[in-house]
Amino acid sequence: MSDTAIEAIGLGRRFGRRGGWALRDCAFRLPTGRVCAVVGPNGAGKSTLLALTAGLLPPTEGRVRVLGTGPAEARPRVGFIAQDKPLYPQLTIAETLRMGADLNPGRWDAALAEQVVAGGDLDPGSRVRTLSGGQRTRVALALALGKRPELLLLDEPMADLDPLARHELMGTLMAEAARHGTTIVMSSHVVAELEDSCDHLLLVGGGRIRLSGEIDDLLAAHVRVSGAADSAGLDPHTVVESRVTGRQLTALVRPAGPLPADWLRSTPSLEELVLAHLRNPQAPALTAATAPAEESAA
Ligand SMILES: Nc1ncnc2c1ncn2[C@@H]1O[C@H](COP(=O)(O)OP(=O)(O)OP(=O)(O)O)[C@@H](O)[C@H]1O
Repeated sequence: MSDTAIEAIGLGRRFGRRGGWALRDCAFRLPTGRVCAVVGPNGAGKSTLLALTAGLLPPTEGRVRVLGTGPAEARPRVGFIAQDKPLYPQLTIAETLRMGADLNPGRWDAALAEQVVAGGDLDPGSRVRTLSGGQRTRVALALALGKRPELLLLDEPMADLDPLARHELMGTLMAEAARHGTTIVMSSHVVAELEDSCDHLLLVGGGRIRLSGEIDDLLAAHVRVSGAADSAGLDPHTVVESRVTGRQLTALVRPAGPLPADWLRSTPSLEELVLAHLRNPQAPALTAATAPAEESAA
């Protein structure tokens, strides 16, 4: 069995001959068993990356390997919930789950799927078209989890859930990840919500991978510093963001060696790290596919 859930090599996708690149030159590796956050601004390429991984879109260039094989071959072992949570509106919830069982013979976990639905106090006889957006998300998650996937790809799964449902379903996802070693990849705009549950990060910006790797490693590679603006230059270090207020300089850097001894330093939070990279799209990328010495300004 492969220990790599997703590996992208020079992966790119453009829409239409004259269209721009939605995603370009992506290289990263996600080991199995991780809970990975995919973050980035609107239009960054997150949904495109998830759809390529799910095998719903062919790449224009490069390739993506999923669970050691191609996306199409991996599909029976992958659960995918697209941003618009497509379901059959005319089916009842019970019929939807029966369809899940029929489509996944030998894999289907009826108890888990029913438990996810029951958590929302939903009547299994209700038609999908009568459900609210959040209730539909719950049914989509029941369908995806019931499949007992090895890899679960979720495009903004929590966006229309109320805080209680969000908390409960995030708990269910984490329990599944812990119990079965399921790899979970989820995109979100709410970084603070991912900080406690995710251990891996993919930051997508302008169709490129800006950061990828274990969150602990990415945080450890960055330092927030402050000191006298004229005390020493930031020159040897990779500067993600810097600001001078009066005579005080604050910056988020990836140190390339010792920092001035009189500078205050602290480890940034995940949200600070992500926001600093989003505010400064020209900051050099740092990905698990590139050693620190090979950092690219791409
Ligand atoms: N079917 C399509 N046809 C043409 N362009 C597309 C299509 N799908 C996506 N794009 C373009 O590709 C780029 C990336 O879109 P994508 O949906 O992957 O971004 P995203 O990061 O998921 O955005 P959001 O956070 O708003 O959901 C955007 O510029 C978008 O306009």
